[in-house]
Amino acid sequence: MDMLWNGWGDPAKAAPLPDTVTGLLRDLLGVTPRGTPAPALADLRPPAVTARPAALKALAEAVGGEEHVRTDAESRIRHTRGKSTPDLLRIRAGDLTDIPQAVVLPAGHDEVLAVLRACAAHGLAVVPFGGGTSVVGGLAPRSALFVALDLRRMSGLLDLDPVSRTAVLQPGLRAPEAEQRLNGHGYTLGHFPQSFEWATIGGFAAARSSGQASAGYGRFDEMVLALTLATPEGTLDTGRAPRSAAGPDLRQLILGSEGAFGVITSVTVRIRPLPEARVYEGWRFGSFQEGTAALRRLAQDGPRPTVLRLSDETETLIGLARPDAIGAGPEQSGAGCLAITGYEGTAEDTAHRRARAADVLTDGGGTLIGAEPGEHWAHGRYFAPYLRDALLDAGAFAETLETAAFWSRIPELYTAVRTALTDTLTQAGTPPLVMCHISHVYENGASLYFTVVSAQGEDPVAHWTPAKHAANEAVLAAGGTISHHHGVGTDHRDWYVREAGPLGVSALRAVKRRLDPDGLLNPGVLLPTD
Ligand SMILES: Cc1cc2nc3c(=O)[nH]c(=O)nc-3n(C[C@H](O)[C@H](O)[C@H](O)COP(=O)(O)OP(=O)(O)OC[C@H]3O[C@@H](n4cnc5c(N)ncnc54)[C@H](O)[C@@H]3O)c2cc1C
Repeated sequence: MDMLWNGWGDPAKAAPLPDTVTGLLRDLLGVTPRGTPAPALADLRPPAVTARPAALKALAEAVGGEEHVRTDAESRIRHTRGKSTPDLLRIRAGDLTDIPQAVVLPAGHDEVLAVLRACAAHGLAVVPFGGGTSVVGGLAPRSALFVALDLRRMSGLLDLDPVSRTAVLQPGLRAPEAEQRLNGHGYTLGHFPQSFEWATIGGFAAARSSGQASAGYGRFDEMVLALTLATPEGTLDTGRAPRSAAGPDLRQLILGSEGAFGVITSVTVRIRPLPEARVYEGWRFGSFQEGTAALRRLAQDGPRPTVLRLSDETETLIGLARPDAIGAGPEQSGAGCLAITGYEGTAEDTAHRRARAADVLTDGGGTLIGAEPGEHWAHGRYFAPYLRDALLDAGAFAETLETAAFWSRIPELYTAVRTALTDTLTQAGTPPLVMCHISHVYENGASLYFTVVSAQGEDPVAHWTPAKHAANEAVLAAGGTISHHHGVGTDHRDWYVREAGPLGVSALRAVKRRLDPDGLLNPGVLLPTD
């Protein structure tokens, strides 16, 4: 099944906005329905393919036949950009400026190498395409002539080593299938980002993804033990042992390289036994400050839950932590700040961690409000992106952004980003609702995840851009990183260049020149073009 071409996810799961939310949007944010209906897929007329027939022939030879090189309008449109809100607004407006020439589907590592050779010979750029869920412009290169390298045919579980507890996965394997196959052997990967239903193993590695159970299972980059990279200059194999002192760790150069250095063709990950027990529950804190301090204590001194997140007052009030209660008001969603804790593991370990964590949270001012909010969160955890489509349909604008910092910087970062978003959108005539939660915790810091909802401007993308830029500036000024888990793409690139510094950027450029001397791979993604 293909994802909705101009929205999120499985078309069968599309959800209308509850009446309470429509009222809230109108009364609180002045949202009014938009007049122009979005075009249908069949009405869109993509620009003609200008790649030479010889180039398409060479690509077909590289991947074992013409059927694996698609140039039809629908395939090309479905591979245009990713799934950020500006991406959705552009495609809904019929803007096909970032459309690929063709969609190429290799079946293995050697075919990827052959595609790279064919593209080099014919002057075509290459965009590796996993689930297409990038929210940072990672699939929209600075090139008029490129092909989308869709990795869906490379979707196998190649090996499972129960002694070492490792699995070798192909890059095009989507997260649900990866889980299903590992579960069949009694294991889990434990990677559950909100984009779980569609994103792929290669995309997780390329963009250094982080899942909602990162407190227990770690980030995706912490799960990766070995990687194979196909580059225009040949193959790079990394990861001979779980840890090594043999020079710098080349795996770290590939993780987060966002397709700019090569195509990840296999990923060895650590796996964990399927948990016997899963318990999720809700806690209430009087304020975000109080809850943040309690989460920090747990993150630093333990015991660490598997899931640990805290919504601020606005997000708690609106009920975003519990999608089934959105807009239901304080009686349903409650006042103060809602925290969700989750524990997965053996029955004994889960009970032990839960009891000790409860002492820490109670001591930090928290009140246990039972299993219900936790179970609701777990049940609705992949629902919010569907709601975004309904919000856009209703004439609202809804987008998310995220960052991370050391604990001592979190209060300043929180205020700075909220203020930047609120001030910019208010001055533009669309006062927003800005909500935030702590989404990932570490011993030394945490990630803040913001959701912004406002009325759409006349040109919604142009209207949003100054607010996004102001938030990026606020992140850097307050000591945050430009991305904790969404990555750099093209949207964060100019801020990433400042974060990495001139020497850092020129070192990365030297790596790119060595692996991709003609600059074929994702030009303008991660690093500026020369
Ligand atoms: C609604 C929604 C919720 C999200 N929630 C989360 C979340 O909770 N946590 C999180 O971390 N992210 C989240 N994301 C962002 C996104 O899902 C992640 O960045 C994910 O890792 C992308 O995987 P993908 O397979 O879709 O990659 P794509 O979007 O296809 O590609 C992402 C980037 O990696 C490159 N790439 C893809 N595959 C390869 C490969 N095999 N080799 C080299 N380069 C490659 C692409 O060229 C692109 O630059 C969310 C996105 C959406 C739309």
